[in-house]
Amino acid sequence: MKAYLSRRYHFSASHRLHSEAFDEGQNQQVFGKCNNPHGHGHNYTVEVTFSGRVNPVTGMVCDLGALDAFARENLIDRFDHTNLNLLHCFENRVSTTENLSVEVYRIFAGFSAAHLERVHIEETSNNSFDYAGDAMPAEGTH
Ligand SMILES: Nc1nc2c(c(=O)[nH]1)N=C([C@H](O)[C@H](O)COP(=O)(O)OP(=O)(O)OP(=O)(O)O)CN2
Ligand SMILES: [Zn+2]
Repeated sequence: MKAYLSRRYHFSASHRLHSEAFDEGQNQQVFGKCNNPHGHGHNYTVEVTFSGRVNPVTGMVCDLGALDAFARENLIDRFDHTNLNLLHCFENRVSTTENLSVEVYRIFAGFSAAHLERVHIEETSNNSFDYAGDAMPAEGTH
């Protein structure tokens, strides 16, 4: 019997949408107000969803306490109250929430107690992003 477990975590961080591949004008044109040199912040909500068989003894897909401890060490302590642009994972990537979702997926894929189905991140009350670790379809097929 396969079941799904989702858990939400929250952290606050600043960022600036900026690409070294663009000049100042292109950055302004592509990222608009989000390219403001002083940056801005968000209260991010991260939701991770795992799947697995329900343990016949504990009745659990995985232990929430273990997941919370993993999230505290590998997500909250790493991202909360930081400037995302200064983190190693954004050295060569724009700090969009798509890229953040990919990084958070990579992190939680390391939580081996259950199968990671997807990562869902809410950046503002108007936008959210999902990443399920699927390989991109070959060019021209999507
Ligand atoms: N494809 C993406 N586009 C944008 C992203 C992103 O991660 N991926 N991020 C931003 C900015 O971070 C911006 O701060 C949030 O976008 P914006 O739509 O301007 O903000 P909201 O209207 O949702 O909320 P407010 O805080 O009220 O402006 C932009 N684009
Ligand atoms: Zn932003």
